[in-house]
Amino acid sequence: MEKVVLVTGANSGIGLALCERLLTEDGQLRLCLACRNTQRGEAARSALLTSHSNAHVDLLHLDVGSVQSVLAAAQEVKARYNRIDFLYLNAGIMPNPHIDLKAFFRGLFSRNVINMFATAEGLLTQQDQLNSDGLQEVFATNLFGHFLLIRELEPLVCRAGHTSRVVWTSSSNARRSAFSIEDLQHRDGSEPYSSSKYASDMLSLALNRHKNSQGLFSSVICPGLVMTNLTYGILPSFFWTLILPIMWLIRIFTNTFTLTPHNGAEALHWLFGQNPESLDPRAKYHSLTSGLGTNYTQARQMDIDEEMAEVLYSKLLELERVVRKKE
Ligand SMILES: NC(=O)C1=CN([C@@H]2O[C@H](COP(=O)(O)OP(=O)(O)OC[C@H]3O[C@@H](n4cnc5c(N)ncnc54)[C@H](OP(=O)(O)O)[C@@H]3O)[C@@H](O)[C@H]2O)C=CC1
Ligand SMILES: CC(C)CCC[C@@H](C)[C@H]1CC[C@H]2C3=C(CC[C@]12C)[C@@]1(C)CCC(=O)C[C@@H]1CC3
Repeated sequence: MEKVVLVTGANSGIGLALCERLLTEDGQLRLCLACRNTQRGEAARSALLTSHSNAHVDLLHLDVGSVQSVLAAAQEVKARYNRIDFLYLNAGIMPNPHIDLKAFFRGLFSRNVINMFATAEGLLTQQDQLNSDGLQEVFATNLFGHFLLIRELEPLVCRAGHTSRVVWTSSSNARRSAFSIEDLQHRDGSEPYSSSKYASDMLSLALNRHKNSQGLFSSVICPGLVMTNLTYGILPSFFWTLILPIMWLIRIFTNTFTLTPHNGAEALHWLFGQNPESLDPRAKYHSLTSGLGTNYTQARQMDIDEEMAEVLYSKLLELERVVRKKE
């Protein structure tokens, strides 16, 4: 039976590289590129069809940062497909990033240097804003829109006698200390990205608790540091090109510098071939690249409090009720 796979944020970076890898792996796939920008989505679809001329590639308009768009896209998905095997929740933003250079140079000469390069801990802040639904934009895009999408698609992913998978593109930047259960949307802090990624790690655990019995399995991955539009928003692309030789060098010390979207998609691709029952719901699956350029996936335990994950889940359900009422 052909597998139905939906990927959010599929028109560039890690999402697009994943699509390319999945089509190479399984020519029978029914792939749905869920993109907010139709033109960029079309360009991605054409590129994929150039290298995989017989592939089934559909395009879906979806802005995960908009409640109305998520509801409309979910209706469309339900009309097009009768099940979804893989839901890759990959779209993500990091608006107005700021690097603390002082902290960077301090970190460079500390014992924490490897961890700093792997996680950007203490280096990065962002400026977030409210979206048209009155939600914090980073929370809405990286977490809540995806949560709402899963809820809307439950008839397609929670089916008796059938297993479906949800895979979150999280980050090594996800940190417990950046998240507050009292301030889910991170209205008051300056690390909305880290907070939203930590929330996705917790949500994945809660989803497994609530939905495994209905055949839905959730996993989280970290793609490592990858050169994409997101990282070009942190430092300009010419700067990254200049320091690329240094980055290759750093890769010898931290295998988290995967650098290319293809490498970054390693764990996403690896999960596609795994039996969900064999996976650890408390693990984050990391795409890693060795100094010699070999890609591999490694499971690392997440620092998650199960009780807090449950509270997050109920708070998201409550927020869902509120936004549905407004709609
Ligand atoms: N690059 C890195 O080093 C790392 C990235 N990640 C995560 O990987 C994921 C992919 O990012 P990456 O490939 O790096 O960056 P890109 O910017 O290349 O890709 C992000 C994708 O998300 C889409 N997107 C953003 N906002 C929305 C929205 N509201 N609705 C629908 N789609 C949206 C973008 O579409 P559009 O073209 O319209 O903007 C784009 O296709 C993100 O979740 C990111 O947080 C995690 C760790 C490290
Ligand atoms: C000034 C330079 C010679 C080197 C600067 C390095 C930093 C810009 C990077 C070091 C660790 C990086 C990192 C990310 C962004 C760029 C760094 C801060 C991410 C936060 C990007 C998005 C993620 O999800 C995780 C990444 C962790 C590592």
